[in-house]
Amino acid sequence: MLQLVWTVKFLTRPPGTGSILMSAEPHVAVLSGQYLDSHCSSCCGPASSHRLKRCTRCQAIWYCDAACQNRDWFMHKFECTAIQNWASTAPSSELAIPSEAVRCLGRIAWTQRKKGLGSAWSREINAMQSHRPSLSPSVTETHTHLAHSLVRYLGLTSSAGLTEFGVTSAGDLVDMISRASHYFISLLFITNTFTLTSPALTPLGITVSPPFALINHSCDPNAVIVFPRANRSPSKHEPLMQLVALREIRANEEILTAYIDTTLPRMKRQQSLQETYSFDCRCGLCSGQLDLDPRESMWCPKSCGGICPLPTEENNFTRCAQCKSVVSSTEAVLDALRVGQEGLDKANLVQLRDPAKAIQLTSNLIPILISAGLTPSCHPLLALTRLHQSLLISSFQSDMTQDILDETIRMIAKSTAGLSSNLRVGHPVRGVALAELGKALAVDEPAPKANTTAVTFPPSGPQRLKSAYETLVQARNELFIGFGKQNDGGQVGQEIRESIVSLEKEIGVWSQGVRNVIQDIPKPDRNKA
Ligand SMILES: C[S@@+](CC[C@H](N)C(=O)[O-])C[C@H]1O[C@@H](n2cnc3c(N)ncnc32)[C@H](O)[C@@H]1O
Repeated sequence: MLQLVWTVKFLTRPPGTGSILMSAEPHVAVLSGQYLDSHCSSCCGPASSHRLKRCTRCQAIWYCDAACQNRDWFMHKFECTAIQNWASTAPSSELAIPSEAVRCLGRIAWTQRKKGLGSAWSREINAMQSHRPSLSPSVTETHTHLAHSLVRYLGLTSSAGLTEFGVTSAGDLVDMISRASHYFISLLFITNTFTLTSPALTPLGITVSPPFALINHSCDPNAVIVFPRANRSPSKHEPLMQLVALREIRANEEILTAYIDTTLPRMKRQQSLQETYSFDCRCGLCSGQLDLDPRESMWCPKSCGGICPLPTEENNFTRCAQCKSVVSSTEAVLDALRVGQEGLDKANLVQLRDPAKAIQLTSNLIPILISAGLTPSCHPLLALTRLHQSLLISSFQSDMTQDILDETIRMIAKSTAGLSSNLRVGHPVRGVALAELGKALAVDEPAPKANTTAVTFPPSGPQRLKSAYETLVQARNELFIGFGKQNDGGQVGQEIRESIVSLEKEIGVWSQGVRNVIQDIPKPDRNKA
C-alpha cells in the first residue's frame, strides 16, 4: 500500500524544538456526550467564565453565544432535526443523543452533500487511508452497527436515500458502506480520527482533519498534535489543531506523531497499533533500540541505585545493569505484574460508575507493585499511579485535610517522575503533569507542619512554596515546547505564568518578613561582655 510521508522542506533553517509546524481547524469536531452541556459545540471551549446557551430546538447542543451558534448553523441546521428525530424514537433518556461517532459521521455526510463530492473539502476527506480490505469480523460488527445508526440518524428510510449523499450502490447495507470507500467508512473514520482534547489534555471528543491524518506514527515521535487555545478570546478559529516539533527536525526527515499512549510497554503498544491501525510498528523503541526500557524496569535487588529489566514468563533471569546483582524473587514480581494488570483493567472499567471502588483498587495495588520493586516509570505501576492521582484530584474537596493533600502531592510526584523517564523533555503530557504537581504544592496547607526538614516530601511552609515555584517554572519551560513557543505554552502555560508571579510575590514577602524579623532581633551588646 502506498504510504505518504510527511516532511517539511526548509527554505532557511530547520524547525527547532517547540516550533509550530502546522495549524488548522479540523474538518469536523464533535464533543463526547458527557461534555455537550459544559462545552460549546462550535469552538469546543468550556463554560468557565460564562453560561452557555442551549439550542432551543434540539435542546442538546450548547454554544458560548450567538456568534458561535451562527458559525455552526450551516451544519447544525441538519443535525438539529436529526437529533430531535433520534430523541423521539430513543428507548430511554440515556440514549436520547447519538454517539459521538454517529454525530461525527453525520456532520461529514451533511458537509459533503452541501459542498459537493467534487469539492476540495470532500476530496481531502475521501483521500484519507482506509483499511476496508483487512476488516476483522469483530470490526465488521462495529461497522454494521455504525452503518445502521448512521442511516437512522440521517433520517433515511432505506439505503436508497444514501444516493443524495453521493452513495449510489444498493444492496446489503454493510456491503454498501464497505464498498463506498470514498465515503463515510467507519474504518477510515477510526484510522483517521484524533482525540479532541482540552488545553490540559482532557479528552473531550473527536476530530477529523485530513492534513493531520497524513502523518505516520512512531512510539518515539518528533512532533505532537495539541489544541493549545493560546488566544485569550479564542472562539473564532477554535478548535485549532497544531502540530508542534518536540525536537529539531532535519530537512526531509519524516514528521511522526504517536497514535497511542507511548508510556505503555512494547507488547501493549504493538497490540493496540495492530488492532486499531493494522500495522506493526518498527520504530526505534519497538525494534529494541533501548537496552533497558524504563517502561519495563525494576530496582536493583541490592538497592545500588541501578535498574534491571523486568523478568518475563519466557525469560525470568534478570540482573542489575549497574552492579550485576541477580534478581531472585522473579516469580513474586511476575505475580505482582499479573495482579497489577488485572486490577488496572478493573479500575479502568469501574472508574466512572464507581470511583470509590476504583480508588480502593488503586490504593491496594500500588504498594504491592512498589514492594515488588517496580520503578515509577514501569507498567502497570505508572498507569495505576496516574489513575489514582486523577481519582484523588476529582474527589478534591474544599475541606481537605493536610494528610489527603500530602498524599495527593506524593502521588502526582510519583507519576510525574514515571512520565519524565518515559517521555522526551517538553512532551505536553510531562508539562501538564509538572503543572499539576506545582499547582498542588501551591495549594494553601490546611495544617502546615511546624518543624519539617527539606528531606520529607512534600515539605511544609516556605520550603513547600519554594518547591511549588521551582516546579511551576520547570513546567512552564516544558509547556513552552509541547504547546508551541509562539503560543506561550498554550492556555496551561499562561495560567502557570500567573501562578508563578503570585508565588514570587509570596516568597518575596516571606523572605522580607524573615529579614525584618532578623533586623528586629537586638544585636548583642559587645561592651557588656
Ligand atoms: C492516519 S493514517 C497515516 C497516513 C497514511 N500513511 C497515508 O498514506 O494516508 C494511519 C495509517 O498509516 C499507516 N501507518 C502509520 N504509521 C505507520 C508506521 N509507523 N508503520 C507502518 N504503517 C504506518 C497505517 O496503515 C495506519 O493505519
